[in-house]
Amino acid sequence: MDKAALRKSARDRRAAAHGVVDPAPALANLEKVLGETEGRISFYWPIRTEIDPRPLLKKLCAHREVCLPVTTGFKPLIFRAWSPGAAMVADSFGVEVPADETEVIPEVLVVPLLAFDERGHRLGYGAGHYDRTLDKLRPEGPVTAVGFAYEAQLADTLPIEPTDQPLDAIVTETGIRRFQVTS
Ligand SMILES: Nc1nc2c(c(=O)[nH]1)N(C=O)[C@@H](CNc1ccc(C(=O)N[C@@H](CCC(=O)O)C(=O)O)cc1)CN2
Ligand SMILES: Nc1ncnc2c1ncn2[C@@H]1O[C@H](COP(=O)(O)OP(=O)(O)OP(=O)(O)O)[C@@H](O)[C@H]1O
Repeated sequence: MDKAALRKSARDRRAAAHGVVDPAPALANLEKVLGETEGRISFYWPIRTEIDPRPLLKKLCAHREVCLPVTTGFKPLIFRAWSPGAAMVADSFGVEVPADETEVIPEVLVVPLLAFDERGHRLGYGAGHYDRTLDKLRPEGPVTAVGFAYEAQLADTLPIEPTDQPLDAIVTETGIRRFQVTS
Protein backbone atom coordinates (compact mmCIF):
# COMPACT_ATOMS: atom_id res chain seq x y z
CA MET A 1 0.00 0.00 0.00
CA ASP A 2 1.24 3.51 -0.72
CA LYS A 3 1.22 6.21 1.93
CA ALA A 4 -2.02 7.78 0.70
CA ALA A 5 -3.83 4.44 0.97
CA LEU A 6 -2.25 3.74 4.38
CA ARG A 7 -3.37 7.17 5.59
CA LYS A 8 -6.94 6.64 4.37
CA SER A 9 -7.15 3.19 5.93
CA ALA A 10 -5.70 4.41 9.25
CA ARG A 11 -8.00 7.43 9.27
CA ASP A 12 -11.02 5.16 8.78
CA ARG A 13 -9.90 2.78 11.55
CA ARG A 14 -9.24 5.69 13.90
CA ALA A 15 -12.67 7.17 13.16
CA ALA A 16 -14.32 3.79 13.83
CA ALA A 17 -12.61 3.57 17.25
CA HIS A 18 -13.33 7.17 18.26
CA GLY A 19 -16.39 7.48 20.47
CA VAL A 20 -16.59 3.66 20.73
CA VAL A 21 -13.34 2.70 22.49
CA ASP A 22 -13.21 3.86 26.13
CA PRO A 23 -10.19 6.21 26.32
CA ALA A 24 -9.76 5.79 30.11
CA PRO A 25 -7.25 2.87 29.93
CA ALA A 26 -5.23 4.70 27.28
CA LEU A 27 -5.09 7.78 29.50
CA ALA A 28 -4.04 5.63 32.49
CA ASN A 29 -1.27 4.05 30.39
CA LEU A 30 -0.12 7.48 29.20
CA GLU A 31 -0.08 8.77 32.78
CA LYS A 32 2.16 5.84 33.76
CA VAL A 33 4.67 6.52 30.96
CA LEU A 34 4.70 10.27 31.57
CA GLY A 35 5.19 9.59 35.29
CA GLU A 36 8.54 7.99 34.43
CA THR A 37 9.74 11.18 32.71
CA GLU A 38 10.97 14.54 33.90
CA GLY A 39 10.66 17.96 32.36
CA ARG A 40 8.15 19.91 30.35
CA ILE A 41 5.55 17.89 28.42
CA SER A 42 4.13 18.83 25.03
CA PHE A 43 0.58 17.51 24.63
CA TYR A 44 -1.61 18.13 21.61
CA TRP A 45 -5.03 19.71 21.12
CA PRO A 46 -6.93 17.02 19.19
CA ILE A 47 -8.35 17.47 15.72
CA ARG A 48 -10.96 15.31 14.02
CA THR A 49 -10.99 11.82 15.58
CA GLU A 50 -7.58 11.82 17.32
CA ILE A 51 -7.65 10.27 20.77
CA ASP A 52 -8.01 13.13 23.25
CA PRO A 53 -5.09 13.56 25.71
CA ARG A 54 -6.59 16.70 27.29
CA PRO A 55 -7.91 15.05 30.48
CA LEU A 56 -4.25 14.31 31.31
CA LEU A 57 -3.08 17.75 30.17
CA LYS A 58 -5.54 19.25 32.64
CA LYS A 59 -4.56 16.85 35.44
CA LEU A 60 -0.78 17.01 35.06
CA CYS A 61 -0.57 20.79 34.66
CA ALA A 62 -1.01 20.98 38.44
CA HIS A 63 2.54 19.68 38.96
CA ARG A 64 4.24 19.58 35.54
CA GLU A 65 5.01 22.27 33.02
CA VAL A 66 2.91 21.61 29.93
CA CYS A 67 2.81 23.10 26.47
CA LEU A 68 1.24 22.69 23.03
CA PRO A 69 2.77 22.57 19.53
CA VAL A 70 2.41 25.42 17.06
CA THR A 71 3.07 25.18 13.31
CA THR A 72 4.86 27.95 11.46
CA GLY A 73 4.81 26.29 8.02
CA PHE A 74 6.77 23.19 6.93
CA LYS A 75 9.33 23.74 9.69
CA PRO A 76 10.01 22.31 13.16
CA LEU A 77 7.16 22.93 15.58
CA ILE A 78 7.50 25.63 18.19
CA PHE A 79 5.84 25.28 21.59
CA ARG A 80 3.77 27.57 23.82
CA ALA A 81 2.97 27.04 27.50
CA TRP A 82 -0.61 26.11 28.35
CA SER A 83 -2.52 26.61 31.58
CA PRO A 84 -6.23 26.16 32.37
CA GLY A 85 -8.32 28.92 30.81
CA ALA A 86 -5.54 29.99 28.42
CA ALA A 87 -6.87 31.94 25.42
CA MET A 88 -6.59 29.85 22.23
CA VAL A 89 -6.28 30.77 18.55
CA ALA A 90 -5.97 28.68 15.36
CA ASP A 91 -2.45 28.20 13.93
CA SER A 92 -1.48 27.97 10.24
CA PHE A 93 -2.78 24.36 10.00
CA GLY A 94 -6.05 25.17 11.76
CA VAL A 95 -5.07 23.61 15.11
CA GLU A 96 -5.97 25.43 18.34
CA VAL A 97 -2.89 26.85 20.07
CA PRO A 98 -2.29 29.17 23.07
CA ALA A 99 -2.59 32.82 22.07
CA ASP A 100 0.30 33.87 24.35
CA GLU A 101 3.30 33.70 22.00
CA THR A 102 5.99 33.04 24.63
CA GLU A 103 8.00 30.02 23.43
CA VAL A 104 9.12 27.10 25.60
CA ILE A 105 10.98 23.85 24.87
CA PRO A 106 9.64 20.42 25.89
CA GLU A 107 11.67 17.42 27.07
CA VAL A 108 8.74 15.04 26.56
CA LEU A 109 6.38 14.99 23.57
CA VAL A 110 3.00 13.28 23.36
CA VAL A 111 2.80 12.71 19.61
CA PRO A 112 -0.42 12.39 17.58
CA LEU A 113 -0.41 10.00 14.64
CA LEU A 114 -2.51 8.29 11.98
CA ALA A 115 -0.80 4.87 12.09
CA PHE A 116 2.02 3.17 14.00
CA ASP A 117 3.86 -0.14 13.66
CA GLU A 118 5.37 -2.62 16.11
CA ARG A 119 8.82 -1.05 15.68
CA GLY A 120 7.85 2.43 16.83
CA HIS A 121 7.49 4.10 13.47
CA ARG A 122 4.60 6.46 12.86
CA LEU A 123 2.67 7.82 9.94
CA GLY A 124 1.34 11.34 10.35
CA TYR A 125 -0.41 13.75 8.03
CA GLY A 126 2.64 13.98 5.78
CA ALA A 127 3.92 17.44 6.63
CA GLY A 128 6.91 16.09 8.58
CA HIS A 129 6.31 18.38 11.55
CA TYR A 130 7.24 15.89 14.27
CA ASP A 131 10.12 14.42 12.24
CA ARG A 132 11.63 17.89 11.82
CA THR A 133 10.98 18.73 15.47
CA LEU A 134 12.60 15.58 16.89
CA ASP A 135 15.51 15.93 14.44
CA LYS A 136 16.11 19.38 15.90
CA LEU A 137 15.49 18.62 19.61
CA ARG A 138 17.26 15.24 19.98
CA PRO A 139 20.83 16.54 19.45
CA GLU A 140 20.16 19.30 22.01
CA GLY A 141 19.40 16.95 24.92
CA PRO A 142 17.38 13.92 26.03
CA VAL A 143 13.88 13.92 24.52
CA THR A 144 11.16 11.31 25.05
CA ALA A 145 8.61 10.97 22.24
CA VAL A 146 5.46 9.04 23.16
CA GLY A 147 2.92 8.19 20.45
CA PHE A 148 -0.69 8.20 21.64
CA ALA A 149 -3.33 6.37 19.61
CA TYR A 150 -6.12 3.84 19.49
CA GLU A 151 -4.92 0.24 19.11
CA ALA A 152 -6.92 0.14 15.83
CA GLN A 153 -4.26 2.45 14.35
CA LEU A 154 -1.66 -0.33 14.40
CA ALA A 155 -0.43 -1.07 10.85
CA ASP A 156 1.33 -4.25 9.69
CA THR A 157 4.16 -2.39 8.01
CA LEU A 158 4.84 1.27 7.34
CA PRO A 159 7.14 2.61 4.63
CA ILE A 160 10.19 4.09 6.36
CA GLU A 161 11.82 7.29 5.10
CA PRO A 162 15.39 8.27 6.06
CA THR A 163 13.95 11.36 7.82
CA ASP A 164 11.49 9.37 9.98
CA GLN A 165 12.16 9.85 13.68
CA PRO A 166 11.24 6.74 15.71
CA LEU A 167 9.16 7.00 18.86
CA ASP A 168 10.43 5.98 22.31
CA ALA A 169 7.06 4.50 23.25
CA ILE A 170 3.55 4.06 21.91
CA VAL A 171 0.57 4.09 24.24
CA THR A 172 -2.90 2.78 23.41
CA GLU A 173 -5.87 1.51 25.41
CA THR A 174 -4.42 -2.01 25.37
CA GLY A 175 -0.94 -1.24 26.67
CA ILE A 176 2.46 0.41 26.42
CA ARG A 177 5.06 -0.48 23.77
CA ARG A 178 8.59 0.70 24.54
CA PHE A 179 11.35 0.94 21.97
CA GLN A 180 15.12 1.19 22.07
CA VAL A 181 15.83 4.42 20.22
CA THR A 182 19.32 4.37 18.80
CA SER A 183 19.27 7.54 16.71
N1 LIG B 1 -3.86 17.62 17.16
C1 LIG B 1 -2.79 17.74 16.42
N2 LIG B 1 -2.01 18.80 16.55
C2 LIG B 1 -0.90 18.92 15.76
C3 LIG B 1 -0.56 17.94 14.82
C4 LIG B 1 -1.40 16.80 14.71
O1 LIG B 1 -1.17 15.86 13.93
N3 LIG B 1 -2.49 16.74 15.52
N4 LIG B 1 0.57 18.11 14.04
C5 LIG B 1 1.30 17.08 13.45
O2 LIG B 1 2.25 17.25 12.76
C6 LIG B 1 1.04 19.49 13.87
C7 LIG B 1 0.10 20.20 12.92
N5 LIG B 1 0.20 19.63 11.63
C8 LIG B 1 -0.88 19.34 10.83
C9 LIG B 1 -0.62 18.83 9.58
C10 LIG B 1 -1.66 18.53 8.73
C11 LIG B 1 -2.98 18.73 9.13
C12 LIG B 1 -4.12 18.37 8.24
O3 LIG B 1 -5.22 18.82 8.41
N6 LIG B 1 -3.85 17.50 7.26
C13 LIG B 1 -4.73 16.98 6.24
C14 LIG B 1 -5.38 15.64 6.58
C15 LIG B 1 -5.92 15.47 7.96
C16 LIG B 1 -7.02 14.43 8.09
O4 LIG B 1 -7.84 14.28 7.17
O5 LIG B 1 -7.10 13.74 9.13
C17 LIG B 1 -5.72 18.01 5.78
O6 LIG B 1 -5.25 19.14 5.50
O7 LIG B 1 -6.90 17.74 5.63
C18 LIG B 1 -3.22 19.23 10.39
C19 LIG B 1 -2.18 19.54 11.25
C20 LIG B 1 1.09 20.14 15.20
N7 LIG B 1 -0.17 20.03 15.91
N1 LIG C 1 14.43 16.76 9.42
C1 LIG C 1 13.82 17.09 8.27
N2 LIG C 1 14.27 18.09 7.50
C2 LIG C 1 13.67 18.41 6.35
N3 LIG C 1 12.59 17.78 5.86
C3 LIG C 1 12.10 16.78 6.58
C4 LIG C 1 12.68 16.37 7.81
N4 LIG C 1 11.97 15.34 8.31
C5 LIG C 1 10.99 15.12 7.41
N5 LIG C 1 11.07 15.97 6.36
C6 LIG C 1 10.18 16.00 5.19
O1 LIG C 1 8.84 16.09 5.59
C7 LIG C 1 8.02 15.17 4.88
C8 LIG C 1 7.54 14.17 5.88
O2 LIG C 1 6.78 13.23 5.27
P1 LIG C 1 6.24 11.98 6.08
O3 LIG C 1 5.31 11.28 5.14
O4 LIG C 1 7.33 11.22 6.74
O5 LIG C 1 5.39 12.75 7.23
P2 LIG C 1 4.65 12.20 8.48
O6 LIG C 1 5.64 11.69 9.46
O7 LIG C 1 3.59 11.28 8.03
O8 LIG C 1 3.97 13.56 8.97
P3 LIG C 1 3.95 14.41 10.31
O9 LIG C 1 5.28 14.25 11.02
O10 LIG C 1 3.66 15.81 9.87
O11 LIG C 1 2.84 13.90 11.14
C9 LIG C 1 8.89 14.55 3.81
O12 LIG C 1 8.79 15.30 2.63
C10 LIG C 1 10.30 14.69 4.42
O13 LIG C 1 11.30 14.78 3.43
